[in-house]
Amino acid sequence: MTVTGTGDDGVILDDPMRTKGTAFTAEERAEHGLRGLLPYAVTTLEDQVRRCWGEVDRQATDLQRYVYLRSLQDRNEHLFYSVLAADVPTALPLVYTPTVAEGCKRFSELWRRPRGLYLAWPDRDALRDMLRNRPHDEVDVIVVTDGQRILGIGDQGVGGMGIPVGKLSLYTLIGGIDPARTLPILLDVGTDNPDLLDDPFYLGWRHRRIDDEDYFAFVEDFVAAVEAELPEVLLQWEDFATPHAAPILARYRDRLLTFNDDIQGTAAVALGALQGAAEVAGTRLADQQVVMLGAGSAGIGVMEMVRQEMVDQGRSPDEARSRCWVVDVRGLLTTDRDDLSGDQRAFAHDPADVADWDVEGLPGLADVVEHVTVGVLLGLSTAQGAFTEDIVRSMAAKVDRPVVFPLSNPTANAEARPAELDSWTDGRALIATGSPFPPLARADGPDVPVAQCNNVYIFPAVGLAVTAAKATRVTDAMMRAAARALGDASPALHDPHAPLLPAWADVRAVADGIALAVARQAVADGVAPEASDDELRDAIRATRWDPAY
Ligand SMILES: NC(=O)C1=CN([C@@H]2O[C@H](COP(=O)(O)OP(=O)(O)OC[C@H]3O[C@@H](n4cnc5c(N)ncnc54)[C@H](OP(=O)(O)O)[C@@H]3O)[C@@H](O)[C@H]2O)C=CC1
Ligand SMILES: CC(=O)C(=O)O
Ligand SMILES: [Mg+2]
Repeated sequence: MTVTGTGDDGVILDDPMRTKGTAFTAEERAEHGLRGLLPYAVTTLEDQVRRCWGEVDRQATDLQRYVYLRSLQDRNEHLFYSVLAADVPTALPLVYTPTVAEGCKRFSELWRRPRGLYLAWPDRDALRDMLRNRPHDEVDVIVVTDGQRILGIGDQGVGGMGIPVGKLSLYTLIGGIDPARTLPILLDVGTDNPDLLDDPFYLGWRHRRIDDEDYFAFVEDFVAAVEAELPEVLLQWEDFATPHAAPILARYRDRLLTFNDDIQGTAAVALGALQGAAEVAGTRLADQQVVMLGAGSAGIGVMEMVRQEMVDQGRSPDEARSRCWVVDVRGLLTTDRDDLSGDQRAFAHDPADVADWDVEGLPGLADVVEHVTVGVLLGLSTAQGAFTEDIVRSMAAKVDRPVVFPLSNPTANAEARPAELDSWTDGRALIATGSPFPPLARADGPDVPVAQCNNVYIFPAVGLAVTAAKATRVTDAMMRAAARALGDASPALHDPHAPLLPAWADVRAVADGIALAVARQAVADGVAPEASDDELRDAIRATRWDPAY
């Protein structure tokens, strides 16, 4: 039933951006024709937040908590963000990884209300008309996915929409982007997930994914429609499969304000965490041998930024490359392989480098760790438990402070669990994970939180920066500036026992610092209008949306 009240503004109760629910004052109730439509008591936002957290706590499972919070978001956006802000560390795993993965898998079953835009291939002639149907005219940030590589759980088809919705809620919570100026988009080009194709409740276009020629033409039409309708918007590509992710980024990065979060955001957060780790380990990144398990777009994106950092620290490009080792499902990337993309080939080793290793076929991760003094081991492979006890002990036998980041999401896909890494290395490992894990227990002191090395430290701040600075492009230097600013905020720089990345409670202040660094770089790169630091700070402050009524 639609509540219409008697005043000219009576529908306000149903408008998630304007409603205050029971917090409407007596005067507001009279003004908006709401008298009698609400119970008599007038509550405060703080009362409502406490009541909602009570509801969250009473739910039996995290998936139910996710469903409750998503419903709250659709009902009252100010209250939703006030609830999240009241306890960011507890809220984050409920609206983001790992719970959002379950929300994506069960998207059709859990469907309640529409949010964002669903642009399906059969409607390809009407892309611009559909964009015009967006709920709010002005948009600062779009997050778009085609649902093909959702976290580490593969093709979720239309269910992938959970990710743009979740990411954009963090743009607001952390980056302060007005929720009415965000737009989640799902490009529905079919699904190759047989369970979804067989699911009678599946809400997407029930069809196999279209072929690449049609796919790239569809993406081009989508980008052209965005350019025509929203020429200044930030367009974030999220969770595209590796064969599409890098080509799309290459095609559009110099044409509009855009970036790929999995490639560039992940690289920036990893480099930021590595800055803290280098400080504690007392070694420069450029002096390390760095191994990446996983040669997808995320892994290669991280290694590209690692390589660039080594060059900035004084290594020649060839020296830097020789210190990077990338292993995929077949084994080490080597130049004699014929199954590598150009981006992967940039990290391939000459087979001569490993000729004396006495290994049958391609060396695997264990072989690399056995033959190389690995200082940094990173995982973006989706391979649960791939950092085995033997591998980690072998690495830790050769370095004082092994840096081990199992970064795959959600939790079940992590290459190792922090407690195991901690025990196998007698507490020497410097650890960061992609999804949240419990803190490490210490016999002689308080528990130590595990840093969550997730691109959520980066994308909201980048969105805040480009919106405030009116940037027209996202340059590599801007992403490097984000990484450095995050690294500079690492608690480990001041306390070797502290986590490598800032606490969630501080994440909004950290985002302001990252946003300033990124905005400054945008000005320096000539992709944003001239502005002083003070002007940029003012613009960042002015851009931040406040969830108070
Ligand atoms: N922490 C964070 O912020 C982020 C984490 N991620 C996570 O990174 C993971 C990967 O993402 P993405 O790069 O896009 O995905 P892809 O699926 O494209 O890449 C996975 C890579 O890992 C390789 N791989 C798979 N299984 C194994 C195995 N058993 N041993 C060795 N290598 C293996 C694959 O090889 P092959 O192609 O030959 O099968 C491929 O190179 C996901 O879990 C995602 O959630 C992503 C972005 C951000
Ligand atoms: C965090 C993220 O973007 C991913 O796992 O894909
Ligand atoms: Mg992602």
